[in-house]
Amino acid sequence: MTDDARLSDFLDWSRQRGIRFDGVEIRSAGEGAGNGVFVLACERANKNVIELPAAELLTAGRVAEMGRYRRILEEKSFRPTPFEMLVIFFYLERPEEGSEWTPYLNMLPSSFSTPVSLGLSLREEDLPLSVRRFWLPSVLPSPIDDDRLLWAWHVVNTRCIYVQNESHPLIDSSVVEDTIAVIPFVDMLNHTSEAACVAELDKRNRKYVVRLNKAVPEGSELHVCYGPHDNGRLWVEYGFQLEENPFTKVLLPTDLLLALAKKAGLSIDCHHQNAVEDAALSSTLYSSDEGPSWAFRTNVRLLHMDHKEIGKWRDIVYSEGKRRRRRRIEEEETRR
Ligand SMILES: C[S@@+](CC[C@H](N)C(=O)[O-])C[C@H]1O[C@@H](n2cnc3c(N)ncnc32)[C@H](O)[C@@H]1O
Repeated sequence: MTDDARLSDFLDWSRQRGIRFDGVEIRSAGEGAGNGVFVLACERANKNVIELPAAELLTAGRVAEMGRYRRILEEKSFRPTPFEMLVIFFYLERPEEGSEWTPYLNMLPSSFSTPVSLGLSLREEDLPLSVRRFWLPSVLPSPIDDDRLLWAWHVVNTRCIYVQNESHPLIDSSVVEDTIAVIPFVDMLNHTSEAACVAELDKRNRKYVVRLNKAVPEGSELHVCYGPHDNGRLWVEYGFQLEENPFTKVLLPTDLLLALAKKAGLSIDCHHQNAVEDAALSSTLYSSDEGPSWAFRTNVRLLHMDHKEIGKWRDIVYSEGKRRRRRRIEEEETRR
């Protein structure tokens, strides 16, 4: 099957499911980026470029309602997390077995470029007892196809989007709420930090909508922002990096911050250390124009304070002065 035939099948399948894509096309986004979504003409801000019924979102609850998956969960008495349910779906759903999702499955990348896809093989018996129940293969028919499982994990991890879903009795949302969905067509959008599109659930109209938040020129690629991710996270989770990434940041743990401050000539003692630790603000340096984060600047300000100023800060921020005064009054009253 040629790429054109795959795409044409997918577009027909999308239309049949009520997915509307107005004035956009899917095509190669260039070396290493797979496919992307492009506008055909110059478009104005606020236009909805992709719309689909909320019922078309692939959520864990929806999978759990499908006969085959409901049976697996009931037979194995397994309550997967939302993420696990979606991984099981992509592991088991196969074009060669006539899946009704075939046109969509055929559009998914066959491989990934994350570090983990370079080779990982786990045996259940090598895992600590406490984590074995989280090891998906125990509910999957054996023999387990490790490569397929890793592929399914990547599909979910690289394509799921944050959406607040209703809980489902067969899904375990006790630790992590069900807040993910894989959304066909919307998941063809690539990432950039300053995206022209926002994607959101329109609860009132029971639709999921991708809307332009600014005008875009003819032929340009549309992106969404997957989150304020630095290049490390983009690489590990999605297998790519951005040349210019305003979210590139360096986190300075408290120990390092104190060591650097001493090196810079500040005299630091336990009062400073306690003040910074109690404030619990993470010091972050961004590579963008934003400069040091507010939290970092506050920590540095604390390290510059003398003891009296630190005392005042604690009085104001933690109301320690009020508490001290109240204790004094109480003590005086008991003495009387
Ligand atoms: C949600 S999918 C987007 C559609 C995908 N390109 C495809 O062909 O199906 C996310 C994946 O797209 C690729 N991707 C997204 N944004 C990218 C970017 N700015 N540069 C390179 N690859 C990108 C990465 O492989 C990522 O794991």
